[in-house]
Amino acid sequence: MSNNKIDLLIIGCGCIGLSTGIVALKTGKYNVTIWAKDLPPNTTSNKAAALWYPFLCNPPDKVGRWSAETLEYFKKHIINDPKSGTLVKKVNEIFRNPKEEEPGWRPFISSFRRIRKDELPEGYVDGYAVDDGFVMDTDLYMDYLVQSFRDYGGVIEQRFVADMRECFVNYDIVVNCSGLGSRELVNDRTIYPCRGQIIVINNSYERSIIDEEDHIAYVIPRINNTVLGGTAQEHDYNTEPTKKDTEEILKRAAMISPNFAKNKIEILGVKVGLRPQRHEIRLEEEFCQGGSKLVIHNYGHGGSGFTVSWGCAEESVKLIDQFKDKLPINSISRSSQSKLVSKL
Ligand SMILES: Cc1cc2nc3c(=O)[nH]c(=O)nc-3n(C[C@H](O)[C@H](O)[C@H](O)COP(=O)(O)OP(=O)(O)OC[C@H]3O[C@@H](n4cnc5c(N)ncnc54)[C@H](O)[C@@H]3O)c2cc1C
Ligand SMILES: N[C@H](Cc1ccccc1)C(=O)O
Repeated sequence: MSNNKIDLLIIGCGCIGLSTGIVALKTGKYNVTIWAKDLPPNTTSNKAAALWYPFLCNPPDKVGRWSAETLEYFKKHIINDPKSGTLVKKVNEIFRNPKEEEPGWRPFISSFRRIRKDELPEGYVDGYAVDDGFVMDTDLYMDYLVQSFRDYGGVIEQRFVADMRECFVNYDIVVNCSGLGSRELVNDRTIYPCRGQIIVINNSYERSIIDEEDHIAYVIPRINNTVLGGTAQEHDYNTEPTKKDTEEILKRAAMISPNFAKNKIEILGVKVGLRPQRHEIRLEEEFCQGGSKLVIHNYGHGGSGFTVSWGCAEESVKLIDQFKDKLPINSISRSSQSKLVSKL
């Protein structure tokens, strides 16, 4: 299709790649193709809980800004669409000891407040509250992102990329949303897995409640079910659920939600995902092949990919707009130009 738009390649079809692709397509300036080894439901993103709440993600100021931008994007474009699988739910983080300090993202979230005493389960004395948080039934939401990406004209190809140079044959601008895959793809040895196990049960609860003081424990109600979590095992590549973790999660969930009784639930499923853990999110431009190719890296979102997804997507597209003009003018591949391959 020759529409003179700039051709963009995104590596990765998780929540980061899909959100970035949708934002780029909505500008009307780009044709967007995604190449991904695994497609939903077989991505880490599909194994998430998932709720809006920053966790295991840095740097605090940028995560705060991206989380706030994502909250706004959800309110404006997502939450009112019943197909999106999302709900507005109050989120509480609770503490067994008084907590003086506030979270690093607090200055960016105007609805943040301290918890009221009547909202605290027995044994807890302090907490945070965000009343306009959102939760999503992850598989429904991921399918919604795929459908939206395609509705905006995006193309998805299931394809493993062993070397970035494969991308440069036909594309001059590539966005790397490969998550943990960046460990090999761009040889970034600072990114590593942080294993998370969750249990999906049939009950529903009135709010999301989290305790992350010693071991993380959470109850996250969704549209069709509730997620109990979780674990955070660094450098653990085991993607199989373990009985020990399931027992631990049930025990901790009973602590934070007393009306939750193990014998009253039906376990619908147990999932494991490997969070793409990094000292901080890598969101930056890189010029390759002697300056003739532009790569935007957008990976390493740890336990907060959904929470910062739209803020990071918007920043990635801003970086493309900002740096694409530094490419040699005759090199930007557009759909109207014949592809290099066809000349070979
Ligand atoms: C148990 C659990 C609960 C979680 N709960 C939440 C939550 O409540 N809220 C929240 O915000 N976050 C949560 N997270 C974190 C969130 O899931 C991640 O931050 C997010 O999924 C990362 O998205 P991504 O698109 O970068 O990675 P992924 O979903 O892993 O996608 C990466 C994509 O890149 C592709 N890829 C990788 N390498 C290559 C290659 N060489 N060639 C081609 N394709 C490649 C993969 O196939 C995949 O399509 C949770 C995580 C876990 C494990
Ligand atoms: N972000 C989710 C759930 C969670 C939220 C807040 C604190 C701890 C965990 C996870 O990575 O498991």
